Amino acid sequence: MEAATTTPVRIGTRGSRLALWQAHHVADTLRAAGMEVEIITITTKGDLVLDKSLDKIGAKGVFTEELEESLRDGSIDIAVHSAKDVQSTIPEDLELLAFMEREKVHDVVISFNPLFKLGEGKQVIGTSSTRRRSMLKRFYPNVITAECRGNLQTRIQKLKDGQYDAILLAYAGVARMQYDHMIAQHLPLDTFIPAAGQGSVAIECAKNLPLERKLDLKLALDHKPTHICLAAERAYLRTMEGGCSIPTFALATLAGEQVNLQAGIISLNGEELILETLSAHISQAEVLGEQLAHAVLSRGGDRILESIRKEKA
Ligand SMILES: NCc1[nH]cc(CCC(=O)O)c1CC(=O)O
Repeated sequence: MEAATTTPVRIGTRGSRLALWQAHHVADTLRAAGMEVEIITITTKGDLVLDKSLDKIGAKGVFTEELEESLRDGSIDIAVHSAKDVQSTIPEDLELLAFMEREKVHDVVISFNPLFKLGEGKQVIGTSSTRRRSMLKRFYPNVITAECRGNLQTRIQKLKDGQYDAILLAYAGVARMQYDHMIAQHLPLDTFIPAAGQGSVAIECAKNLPLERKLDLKLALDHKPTHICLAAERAYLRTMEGGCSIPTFALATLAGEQVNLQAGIISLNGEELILETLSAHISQAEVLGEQLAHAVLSRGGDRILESIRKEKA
């Protein structure tokens, strides 16, 4: 028998700059663990449909579907996603194998005016997120929000073109794209609570990927503390039946053997906000997320969800 040659890990990714940064981050990490890698770029619906708001494209997983198809047909071994963009329930034949160590989780204000401060005077703020739009309406009722879609460079180009005074983005993407110098303001985590999964990179594979390969990949890529936090946040999202079009938010943090979860929902006009906090042992992270969702729903979250669904229908 010939000596076994290790076949390279084929890493599937979208082609945006942030997606490629993430794929190269995975590639570097795997190479450091002694594996060979190959990056395969795949275009998704979310990359092509740029003229519609995300919540109006409708289909769940606009950034993930094509990658998942390639996992199934075996043309890639793993798919790399921003964890935030992965649907709360993934298809039966696939699994989330690893979550890489999280970047800082907060949102930032990006402007060409370094002195820009939210709430001073008449301002037009670009965002494509219903969560950020609702929170702006609540905490800065005088700002005017405007739709801002596209990948990070596209959004920054629109800002440069003068369509907005500033835009809201996740710090993680901004730092990874080296736009830090344009940060005018860091938004506090107690008001602008991030979306579930923000700042982490998720690794998805087919369940039938050979077990040995799965274990090698998981060992190299998975960051246990991040994985626990994401398990809680994603269980919350799943129980809320959220998806990216619903302004829910969730942030888990660890304190020793304990996971603390803060999560809630905000109405589209920003007037109603429900926020709950619960803690549990790290072995109960998913149950914690589910419990917290039930608490939010029973305290009026169900009404907010229903009115959002009606408004969008
Ligand atoms: N929905 C787009 C998206 N997906 C992940 C990030 C940022 C990076 C991250 O959270 O990992 C962004 C852009 C943004 O929200 O500013």
